[in-house]
Amino acid sequence: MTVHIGAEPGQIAETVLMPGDPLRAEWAANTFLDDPVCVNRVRGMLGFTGTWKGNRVTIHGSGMGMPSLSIYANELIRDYGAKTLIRIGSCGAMQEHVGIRDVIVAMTASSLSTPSRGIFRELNFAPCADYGLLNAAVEAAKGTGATCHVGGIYSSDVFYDERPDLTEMMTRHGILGVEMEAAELYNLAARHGVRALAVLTVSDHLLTQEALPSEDRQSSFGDMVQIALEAAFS
Ligand SMILES: O=P(O)(O)O[C@H]1O[C@H](CO)[C@@H](O)[C@H]1O
Ligand SMILES: O=c1cc[nH]c(=O)[nH]1
Repeated sequence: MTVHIGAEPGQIAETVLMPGDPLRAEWAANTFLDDPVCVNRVRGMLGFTGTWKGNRVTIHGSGMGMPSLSIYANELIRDYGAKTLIRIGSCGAMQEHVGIRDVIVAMTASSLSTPSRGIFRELNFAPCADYGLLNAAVEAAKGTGATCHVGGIYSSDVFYDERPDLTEMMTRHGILGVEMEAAELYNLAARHGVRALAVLTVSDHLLTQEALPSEDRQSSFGDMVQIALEAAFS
């Protein structure tokens, strides 16, 4: 047990899928895993371990924002031995050609700041996905009905942004979408020598103002879960 995760030693799998929403973790575990067991309830941050095609998998919430994800990812890697961490998140689209419910596989994640900034100091570290996972996710996406985009995303510290100039700048530079955790997940994976990827589903569109309801964000983004599972065990 750690400060934030109540699982016993051995109850967390080496492969962990991490949605921001703990209720998405519960939905995904009940929908995709065989024999899911709840292994964490501390602070309501639900985690479940089960099997997918015979492979052990944990699906554990990260909470919203990089400081929250950092707590869970650190404990999962350092205390429970997680080796592959795949974020399964929602995001806002920042390009006209990216639509609601499309899937984005994040090669890299720009940010204004991350919790690792104090460690990197003057270094402008470029967080990047594990190439093997990324390649496998792109292949897996071809077998789903999802339209899949691959490229850079933006990991923001805020959901309610007040910098339209920054959004415009990122759109002009090809950033596909905005979310709030991937950059720090990639930083931590690099630091600890483990594999990481973010597979995202577009829930909002920053250019058209379209937005899906919370129930859809919680319990309907199955393509990204399927892609993440296939990538993890390819
Ligand atoms: O749907 P999740 O995975 O939580 O991801 C996105 O949704 C939350 C904001 O609504 C942030 O965590 C953002 O990264
Ligand atoms: O962080 C997020 C997630 C979904 N949609 C957004 O606009 N931002």
